[in-house]
Amino acid sequence: MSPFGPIDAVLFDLDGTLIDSAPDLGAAVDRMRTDRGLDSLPLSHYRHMAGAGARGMLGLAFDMKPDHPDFPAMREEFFVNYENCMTERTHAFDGVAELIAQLDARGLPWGVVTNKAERFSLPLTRAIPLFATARTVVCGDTTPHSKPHPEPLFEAARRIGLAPERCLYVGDDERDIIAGRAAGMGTIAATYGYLGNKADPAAWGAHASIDTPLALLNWLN
Ligand SMILES: O=C(O)COP(=O)(O)O
Ligand SMILES: [Mg+2]
Repeated sequence: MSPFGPIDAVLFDLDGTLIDSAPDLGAAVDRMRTDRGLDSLPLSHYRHMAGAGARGMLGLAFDMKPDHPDFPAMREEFFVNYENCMTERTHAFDGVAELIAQLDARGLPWGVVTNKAERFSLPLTRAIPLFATARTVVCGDTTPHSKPHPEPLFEAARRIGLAPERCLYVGDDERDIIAGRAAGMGTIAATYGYLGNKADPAAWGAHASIDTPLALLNWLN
């Protein structure tokens, strides 16, 4: 039996759920190392923190915390580097294109709720053809709150014109599941994302988990 009620729309997290943006996030911060004469570090060094944005990337590249006095300037340099490369290596996870095609064929509206700022998420989703049929893209700064607060999820449901209870939220991080549950949505943890075997979706309280994008179809009727 389904752990949630009938679903009329699917909302997705972006990084680590629909797209693998880790190679470009890692390249943007690694460029800052080589610009300073430091060794380049492999993508595997950065990948597991790709969902944590500038804080995660600068922490791994320079062991720098957000309370460091240079953090704001370093973050802006990282942002500019990222803007310049963010569509170079970023791609949808295997199976995402087929999943979206299935949702579109079934007439199920879908959208994106990400913590990534509009400055990056809007151009990125416009550049990738997969997102042409997304009904909405709600970003970390679209509303006054970001996940784990439920407000961006409420905003996405409002834009699609459905009650939150009719929406499913799929994400790869605990904050996604906390936000989805607080919004009253069915929640699915994507374990193929960045946390990998460090993730414990059962402890997060997700209604279910999927280890491939296409496995989501098992939760839709
Ligand atoms: O860039 C971030 O902060 C994370 O983005 P996400 O919410 O799409 O995983
Ligand atoms: Mg994510």
